[in-house]
Amino acid sequence: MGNMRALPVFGPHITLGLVVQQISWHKYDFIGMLLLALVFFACSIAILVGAAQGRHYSLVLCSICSANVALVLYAAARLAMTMHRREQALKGLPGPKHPLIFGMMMDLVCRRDPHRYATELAERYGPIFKFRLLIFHAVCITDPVLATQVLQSKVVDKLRFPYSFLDPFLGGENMLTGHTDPHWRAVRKAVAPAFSAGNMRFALGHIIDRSLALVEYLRKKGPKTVHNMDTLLLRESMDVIGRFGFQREMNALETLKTGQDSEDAANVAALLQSTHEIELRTQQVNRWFRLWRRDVRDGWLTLGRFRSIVWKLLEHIKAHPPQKGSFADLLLKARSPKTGRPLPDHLMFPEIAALFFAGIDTTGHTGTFILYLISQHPEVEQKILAELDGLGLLRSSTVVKPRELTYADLSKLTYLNAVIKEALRMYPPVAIGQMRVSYSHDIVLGGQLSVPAGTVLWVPHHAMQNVSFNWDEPEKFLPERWLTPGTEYAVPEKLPLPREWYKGWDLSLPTAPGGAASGLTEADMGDSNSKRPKRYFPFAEGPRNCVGQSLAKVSLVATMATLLQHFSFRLADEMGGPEGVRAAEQYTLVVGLANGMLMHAVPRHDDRDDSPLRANGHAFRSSHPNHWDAWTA
Ligand code: HEM
Repeated sequence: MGNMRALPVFGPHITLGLVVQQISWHKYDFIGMLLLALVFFACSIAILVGAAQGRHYSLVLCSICSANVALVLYAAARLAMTMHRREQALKGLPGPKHPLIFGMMMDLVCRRDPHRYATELAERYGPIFKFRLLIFHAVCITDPVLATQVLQSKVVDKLRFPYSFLDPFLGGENMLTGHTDPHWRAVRKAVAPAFSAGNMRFALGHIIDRSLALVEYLRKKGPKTVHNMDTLLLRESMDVIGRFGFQREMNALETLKTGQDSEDAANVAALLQSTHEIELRTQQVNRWFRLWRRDVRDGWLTLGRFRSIVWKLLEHIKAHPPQKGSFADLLLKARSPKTGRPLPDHLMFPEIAALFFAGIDTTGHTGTFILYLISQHPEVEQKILAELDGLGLLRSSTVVKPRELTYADLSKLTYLNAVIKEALRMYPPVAIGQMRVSYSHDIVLGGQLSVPAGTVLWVPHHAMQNVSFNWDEPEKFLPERWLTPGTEYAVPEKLPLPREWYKGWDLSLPTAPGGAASGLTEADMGDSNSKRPKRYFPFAEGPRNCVGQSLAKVSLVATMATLLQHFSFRLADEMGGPEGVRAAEQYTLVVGLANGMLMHAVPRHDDRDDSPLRANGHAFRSSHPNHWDAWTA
């Protein structure tokens, strides 16, 4: 890919490299190869029939055609046998009936909310049911024990096919989309320390600084202005990841002030748009070549600009040694397991692209849903305010200038943490969850059901966290449920399958030290490594869980606390109330809303006279010159 950059440039940000990469998209490779094989097979049959009717063809051609027909018949027979074996193995399981050719594919692709469809199916068919996607047999698992078993298993891997659609945009396989292989292991091991608790203290300064920039913007605009809070929170996440990961200003919030004419503004717009463009291209197979349409041409430009932003970031971190222990620093030091040498540019590029891709939308959309849920539950808002007040973080009759949030406060904000967990239960960004597969071994689920190798094992997050056999009153927003320690673990008496499926699991009621009741715990900052079955994993579970979860959690608590210190958020009439929000909900690559979340930010107090929380504000360069070394030491 590095050499692709040297290929001619067709216009701003569109290079031949980009064009080649988009056209040789895995999806087209796959469909193209299938079509070619079919054409070849049809020609072979025609030639052999012609030869049988006495037409003259050379012996070599006839031999090739015979070999081709024999090979295709052999492959078809093997496929039929494999499918039959899977069919037999799963025949005891319930499951929906679906069209012969596509299976459940069209239902999943055509619905705007496939995550809710999975939840409906789990309610109807239970904690383990079968279905088919084209020729692939699949098992959908929402039983906590079996789901935890699958996600923690070292034998299963990611089903690469759906992720392969992202690779052309992200510049190739990366930590998010790649197989669980030695390359993934090497990169993950190298960069994971960037998200350590020590580094989170450093990140907090940036998060507060960016949240306060957002506060300032909202305050200037006044309560009557309708804001798309989704876009604003995406901008904040972008700024935080740019600074935290690469010590680079993305200026996503600054460009709101400076206007849309600068290079920075165009870059920010491209970053915000690129995920949308990727979503559109994964949905509309023919989108990439319809260049007569303006929006398609704009999409090409967006993707080209996205790539050029990532290249510039890569060049920046190579030219200016990054902060010790930062993501950029650790990525530069990572070694390829094949060569033992540092990763070449074309392998670093996708990791940088993936970090932005995986971090911005997930965190931004979650913040949006949290604000929405709070806006619909004034009693919850009151409890959050009381908690902030109790810590001296709210301006009141006794506290004129509330202090700035500190790292120690994060774990004391018990109720706010409960609100965030409940929002992540109801709206997990990666709502469709995980598709896993064991390529070589049969898997025995719960010691009872042998699932043949190659069968897709699907653990849908939204369904896991919202079906009635796992949760009481799942449709209700009840942060209080998180005040009981160990709420993320399965409740033994609720487990839906017969007991023999659960042999060998620790089903005792957890007595988590501190538990959820103490706010952000150490377990919250990373994988708890518990052997207990879980019914809640918005950040996934097992070896492929979210590497950036500690940053996401600190970001959400700090941003929400800072915003709620200053404003009460009200849903704008334009959204059409909760029904309108529900109607606009959609799953593309993560859960979001068709046109964002329109809200008013109503100030809690008249603070025209001063800017109370900026008193100790964190200016990026001036206040933090040595923080990184201090916290990573
Ligand atoms: C609320 C916020 C977030 C949620 C709910 C979330 C959730 C997830 C989930 C469910 C996965 C597994 C995805 C899959 O296998 O398909 C994942 C993976 C990942 N996430 Fe996050 N994420 C969040 C924020 C972040 C942030 C802030 C970053 C980094 C800046 C990040 C970086 C990653 C990466 C690199 C992976 C791939 C990890 C691997 O496979 O080794 N995420 N995330």
